[in-house]
Amino acid sequence: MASKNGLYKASELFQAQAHLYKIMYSFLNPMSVKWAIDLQIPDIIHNHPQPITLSELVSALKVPKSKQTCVQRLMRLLAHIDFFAIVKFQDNQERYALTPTSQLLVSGTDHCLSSMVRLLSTPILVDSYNHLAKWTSGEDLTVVETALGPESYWDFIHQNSAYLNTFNEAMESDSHVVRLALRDCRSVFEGIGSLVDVGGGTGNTAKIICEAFPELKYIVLDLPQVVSGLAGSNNLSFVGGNMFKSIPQADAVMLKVYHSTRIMMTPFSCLN
Ligand SMILES: C[S@@+](CC[C@H](N)C(=O)[O-])C[C@H]1O[C@@H](n2cnc3c(N)ncnc32)[C@H](O)[C@@H]1O
Repeated sequence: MASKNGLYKASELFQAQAHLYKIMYSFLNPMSVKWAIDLQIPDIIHNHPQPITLSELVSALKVPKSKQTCVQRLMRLLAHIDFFAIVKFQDNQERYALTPTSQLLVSGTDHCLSSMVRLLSTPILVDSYNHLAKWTSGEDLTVVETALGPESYWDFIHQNSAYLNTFNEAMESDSHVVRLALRDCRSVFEGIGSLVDVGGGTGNTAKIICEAFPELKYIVLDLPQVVSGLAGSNNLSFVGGNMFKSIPQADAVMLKVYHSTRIMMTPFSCLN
């Protein structure tokens, strides 16, 4: 039977309803990754001598009996999105193993990105996506600024020490991954005399690149309140300023930032 507007059959609309709800509930994917990190599941699997069965996991987590099926559902969902892998040994029991993605969330490694997941799931960032329509109608503000009101995200961060810690830890962990990039992509930096890292924060990425390229003159440009008091070194210097007004001159510009729709949309007219 066709629907009232004649376009689709009732069965198609019924399927569409399931599709729509699947889309609406897809926020559970990142929330489940955070849930797994909060329960330290990647660490538990990593420290287990072989891929872990559900009952071994449940006993390691010490969850009440009434919540055991929730752990099972969590693990199945995370396996479904390739965050964990399901493997079977000869006993035919399902076991959970790490994939490269969940390996990135094992604590204590030089590529652990758990703090990045924590930052990206903070209510302030997640809630800002409720303001996309309002942001589209405005001129200047970023999505987060639209959500926060006149206060900028950077002012907010620097007035909230707990949030600042979360932010700094996330940026530091993300910068560590640069070491992996340097292993395979050294040639990107070879032959460059000077580089300005725009929005380079407290210099986490800078220190890694300066160590690998001691001849490179590296300038970190960031907001004055971020770089004030930071000590440079032989080849590293910190400059306080506003990237939208002026950027120090250098052979190359690096931009490693997130959530900066305004930055992406800004023609860098201030670059020489
Ligand atoms: C997402 S963080 C990235 C930090 C660093 N690139 C990293 O990867 O660790 C963005 C940085 O841009 C800086 N920033 C924001 N607005 C700026 C502006 N107008 N001028 C200079 N830096 C700015 C922030 O203070 C913050 O340190």
